[in-house]
Amino acid sequence: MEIINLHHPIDTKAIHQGPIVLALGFFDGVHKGHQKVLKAARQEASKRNIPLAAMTFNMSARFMFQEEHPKELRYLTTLPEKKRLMQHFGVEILYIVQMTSAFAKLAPQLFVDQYIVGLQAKTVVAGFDYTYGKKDIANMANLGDYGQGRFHIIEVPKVEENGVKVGTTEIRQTLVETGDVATAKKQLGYPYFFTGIVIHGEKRGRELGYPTANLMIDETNVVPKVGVYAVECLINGDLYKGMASIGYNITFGDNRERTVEIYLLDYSLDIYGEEMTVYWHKYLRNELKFDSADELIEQMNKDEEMTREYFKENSPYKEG
Ligand SMILES: Cc1cc2nc3c(=O)[nH]c(=O)nc-3n(C[C@H](O)[C@H](O)[C@H](O)COP(=O)(O)O)c2cc1C
Ligand SMILES: Nc1ncnc2c1ncn2[C@@H]1O[C@H](COP(=O)(O)OP(=O)(O)O)[C@@H](O)[C@H]1O
Repeated sequence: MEIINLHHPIDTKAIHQGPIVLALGFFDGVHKGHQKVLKAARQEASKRNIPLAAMTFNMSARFMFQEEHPKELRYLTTLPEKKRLMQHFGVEILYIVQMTSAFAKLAPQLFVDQYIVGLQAKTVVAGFDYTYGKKDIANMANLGDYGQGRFHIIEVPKVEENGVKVGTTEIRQTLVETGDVATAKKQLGYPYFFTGIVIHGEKRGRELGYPTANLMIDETNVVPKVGVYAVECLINGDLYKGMASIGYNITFGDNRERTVEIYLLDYSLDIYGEEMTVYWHKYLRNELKFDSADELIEQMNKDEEMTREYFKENSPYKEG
């Protein structure tokens, strides 16, 4: 996949030369709705025998319109993760537009002229609710008027799961942030994941009989609710099963920092400094405050049983 960063106004020498099919969206999460857009776009690209390009942005437009401070923005996928997923779903050219005032203020007609016609899109594919400026004027219903016959439009209808629209906000707020990672997996079409680096913790885990890899993660990642989860972890190309704890280690004192830590089943190597991708499969329980380390250990034994049971009954990639 070729990645082309665009800054407004675009340098026409830096773009792909030749006709393309262009999929439009912010694509945070690359969920089942996004996947349907990409699938329709891929089919169109094969039919026309031209490359499939997608356009996304380096940041959500929400901070441009001061709806949210950039520090508060959380994403299901960071840019590197989004790139991996877009490549996986068949995108050949990924345009990443830098979200600047100059770009965000573009009138719809100029966006269409410069970023659709200007990129030589022969067909544009987007979801039914895609907007490229103010909702009431820059929507799919008006795209044809701005296009004036210069490209075809494929509008992908709403994708629903159990009667609810599959959407980034829904997956983030009502699923991942409430701990319901199992339903998030259904809506994403893959288990929610993020990547971090294994750092040193307080060295207590090994004394408890459960050494944990403490993760330093990108602060823009959506983090599941505090609790214990069945997870899978990718380390250096190998996948391991494990149980994760997101919490404040409340058994060992108050006002501690939140940690994301993982105990890997049947594993005993030193992995400090390794990059680890955690796939969140199932919420097991809330974090509890125990009166002694022994009681915590007893609970962790049960967690381990539950985790092994979960993976025995659920082949992780069966769904989605
Ligand atoms: C599966 C699992 C469940 C956990 N559950 C709890 C819990 O309920 N309450 C708690 O205070 N800490 C819990 N922890 C966190 C432990 O307190 C923590 O892993 C331990 O203190 C080691 O910390 P360290 O990695 O900094 O050495 C859990 C950890 C794991 C791996
Ligand atoms: N089964 C395992 N799961 C996770 N980490 C393990 C495992 N076995 C060994 N380790 C190693 O032990 C370290 C965790 O030990 P721990 O006493 O919890 O120290 P820390 O507080 O630094 O995390 C991990 O970072 C990793 O290098």
